[in-house]
Amino acid sequence: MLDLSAPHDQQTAEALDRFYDFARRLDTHQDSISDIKLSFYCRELGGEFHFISFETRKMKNAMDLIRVNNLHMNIKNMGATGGGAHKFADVWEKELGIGMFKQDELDSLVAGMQFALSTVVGECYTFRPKQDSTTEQTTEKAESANASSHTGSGPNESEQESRDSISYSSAYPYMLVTIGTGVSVLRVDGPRQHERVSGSTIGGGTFWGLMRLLTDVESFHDSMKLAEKGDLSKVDMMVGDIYGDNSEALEKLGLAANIVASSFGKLVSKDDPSKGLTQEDLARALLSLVTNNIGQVAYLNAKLHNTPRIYFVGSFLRENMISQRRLSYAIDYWSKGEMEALFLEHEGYFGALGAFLMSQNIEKRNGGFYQWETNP
Ligand SMILES: Nc1ncnc2c1ncn2[C@@H]1O[C@H](COP(=O)(O)OP(=O)(O)O)[C@@H](O)[C@H]1O
Ligand SMILES: CC(C)(COP(=O)(O)O)[C@@H](O)C(=O)NCCC(=O)O
Repeated sequence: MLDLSAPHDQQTAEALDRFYDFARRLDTHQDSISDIKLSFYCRELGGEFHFISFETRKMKNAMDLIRVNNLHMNIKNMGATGGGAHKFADVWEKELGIGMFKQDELDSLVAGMQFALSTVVGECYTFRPKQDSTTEQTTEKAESANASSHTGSGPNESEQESRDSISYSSAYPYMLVTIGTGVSVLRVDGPRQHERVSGSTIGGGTFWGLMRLLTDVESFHDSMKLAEKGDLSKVDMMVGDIYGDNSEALEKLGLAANIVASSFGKLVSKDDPSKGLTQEDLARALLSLVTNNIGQVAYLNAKLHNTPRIYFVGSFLRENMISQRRLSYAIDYWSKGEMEALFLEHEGYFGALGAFLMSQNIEKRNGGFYQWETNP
């Protein structure tokens, strides 16, 4: 078994000092996000994991930051995955002297996710209908109220859900939906058995790209803050806008008046489509459009592959309670309670985590972690 708790040589100790010094100051760096609350210690590996992210478009700034803080010293190779592991391999080698051990994107994703699920207590959570006012909630009371309002076809405030940590179930198969720039849908059949069965071009990049076009927000975090305050019924055509209050016809159609009939459809019928709209409303409607589409792709694939559990991961879900709650509600609603949407604390980091583990040949066997002798 890998023993990182063994005494370090001086070079390693100095490299660690540099890293911790850097990590302490990182909060103040505008181009990166240091997810301090996601750090965890792995007893079996004898070391701590820390998570820092940069947008790909800021790669040059990331490399400069690594160089000026001397973080690249003593690092010859690094596990890497995704398109960037191919696109940026040469420049990393040239500028930082670090070689990329390229790992397959989906293998890394599944390996990282399974490692976190079996190592980090409280990694997985779901949303359940709130039982009564005394029901213990783990977190997000405030988000719950915000995320539930104005959703059109989602839960409303009187139907609040509670966010509950749940223990990891190792039952296969399950669906894994990763929402990064685009969306990939995987069917996972075992620890090393998975297949990409579907995908969608309408993903986190669609939301973030259109937000940059339609509003003046400068960060994804600010997009979420805007969306929380928006009213999508000013942008989306609701079923009731088309049918009026004809409850008999709606009953026959099987749709409620307050659900969305067409995302952004209300703008067609206005002389000036932008009149009376705020950036908040646009943010909310855009978030709903992308989320609903992903939910449908996920649900239909889960139905096709007969997998009652759907794990949703990827950075699009970061601090994004609106989409998480909406996906939970939609999967439960469409499947009539037969399927469950599950979420993970380290949602955006599984590819990176898995690439590290795979590049070090670290694998879980018989309840412990092992590092195999040779690197690939
Ligand atoms: N701080 C952030 N900056 C930019 N995008 C973010 C941020 N946090 C979350 N996102 C969302 O995450 C998406 C990228 O997800 P990620 O999992 O990093 O994708 P990829 O696998 O393509 O690198 C963005 O398109 C955006 O919707
Ligand atoms: C090409 C990708 C696997 C890249 O992954 P990402 O960087 O988006 O996480 C992903 O964007 C994707 O699956 N897009 C959808 C392609 C499609 O199914 O049509």
